[in-house]
Amino acid sequence: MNERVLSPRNRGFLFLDSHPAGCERLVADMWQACPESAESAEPAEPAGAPEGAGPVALIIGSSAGYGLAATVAGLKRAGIRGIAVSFEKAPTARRTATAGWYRTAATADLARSAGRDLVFLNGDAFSDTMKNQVADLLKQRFGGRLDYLIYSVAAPRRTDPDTGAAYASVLKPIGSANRTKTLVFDDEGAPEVREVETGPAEGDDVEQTVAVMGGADWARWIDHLAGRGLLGEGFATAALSYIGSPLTAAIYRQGTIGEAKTHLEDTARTLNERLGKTVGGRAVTSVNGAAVTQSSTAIPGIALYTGLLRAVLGQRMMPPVHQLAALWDQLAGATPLALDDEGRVRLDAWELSDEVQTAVAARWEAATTDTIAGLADLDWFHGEVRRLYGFSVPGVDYTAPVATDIPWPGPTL
Ligand SMILES: NC(=O)c1ccc[n+]([C@@H]2O[C@H](COP(=O)([O-])OP(=O)(O)OC[C@H]3O[C@@H](n4cnc5c(N)ncnc54)[C@H](O)[C@@H]3O)[C@@H](O)[C@H]2O)c1
Repeated sequence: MNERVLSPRNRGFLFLDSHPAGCERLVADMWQACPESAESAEPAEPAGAPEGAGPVALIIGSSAGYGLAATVAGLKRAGIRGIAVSFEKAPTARRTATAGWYRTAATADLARSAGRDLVFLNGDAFSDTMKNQVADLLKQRFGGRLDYLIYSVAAPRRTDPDTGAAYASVLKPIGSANRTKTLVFDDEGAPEVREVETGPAEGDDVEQTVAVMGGADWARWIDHLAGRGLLGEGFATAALSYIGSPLTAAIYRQGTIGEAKTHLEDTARTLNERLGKTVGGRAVTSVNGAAVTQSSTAIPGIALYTGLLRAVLGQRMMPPVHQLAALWDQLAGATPLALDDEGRVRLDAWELSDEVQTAVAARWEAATTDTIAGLADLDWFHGEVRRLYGFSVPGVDYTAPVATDIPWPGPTL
């Protein structure tokens, strides 16, 4: 066993190593934080499933952020079994595994303790190889019937299996350049508020971003599984989306990534119609609130925005696992499906209320390097970034050596 004492080494918001014990503890804490299912929210057994086995779910993007929350809440709240897919790097002699690798190992332990058969696959969800592997597993191990699919992939690149074309997503405004305030930390961890300018999308930037983060791959999954006859009666699917604040609109919702989200939401409407007709099923997008994740910290201005949001909301900032518990309740029919005018589940009301946005905007306006400590919850934000890699987790002894060569819990593609 390769045992080492690990301390954080980072460049900005990117860390070189991940801490296995910290990652394990975070997943356990997430499990604890997920509300138990209410009496009325007991998972309904799908017709034809072995008694007590639970509905069969496929979670894509299960090792981090909202997909991890979907997996944990799905296990605890909706009693799911099934397959969880993510794309993580194995440990090597010199480097630890990625944090998602360790979180996956911890999630597998939780699933086992809960008596749920959850298979974890590591590989490219955009590939047809992965789609075939999932379909085969559903057939062989889960009775050939899928009840739920949660799509929560955030990726910088995608290769289209039909054409072999490789696409790269970019985070750019559309039309004109965007200047935004942004929050950075220097090597000593001191905060700095800077202005950064991002030039507008050029050439095929929008098409490339839509090809990666829009609905094409989600639809391909549904078509693939439908083609193999694996969608159960009443099958329901949700893909994660974001709207966010007017403060970040130029770079997010009105930018290249916003175009991809609009495409994802359009895809939901098309899929919903098709699934309604074929299996009495439904497809929705779930619009969630801001959370500190590896993907979100890459967006200019989001770090500052999230730090200010937390200072305004404190404990009212709704953790991803609470939001996903609410999503499972709606998908499973334990609570009514509440859709907005555009057919989206909205779990972001706590973030987007006028009261909250007005307060965040006032702080944003006042934010400078000198004032930021009094305006944003910097301790929390800095801690959240470190916790993405398993550091700064309360209750973990960081002076103790830890084994880093933890195996993946199941087959690797
Ligand atoms: N973070 C936010 O503030 C926020 C808010 C609302 C909605 N969302 C949405 O939630 C979704 C997930 O974002 P996140 O912030 O949780 O991201 P994240 O970076 O925390 O997690 C991304 C997940 O995708 C997986 N992944 C990446 N490329 C893959 C590939 N090729 N094949 C298989 N798995 C792959 C990763 O392994 C990981 O499990 C996105 O659609 C995002 O827009 C995020």
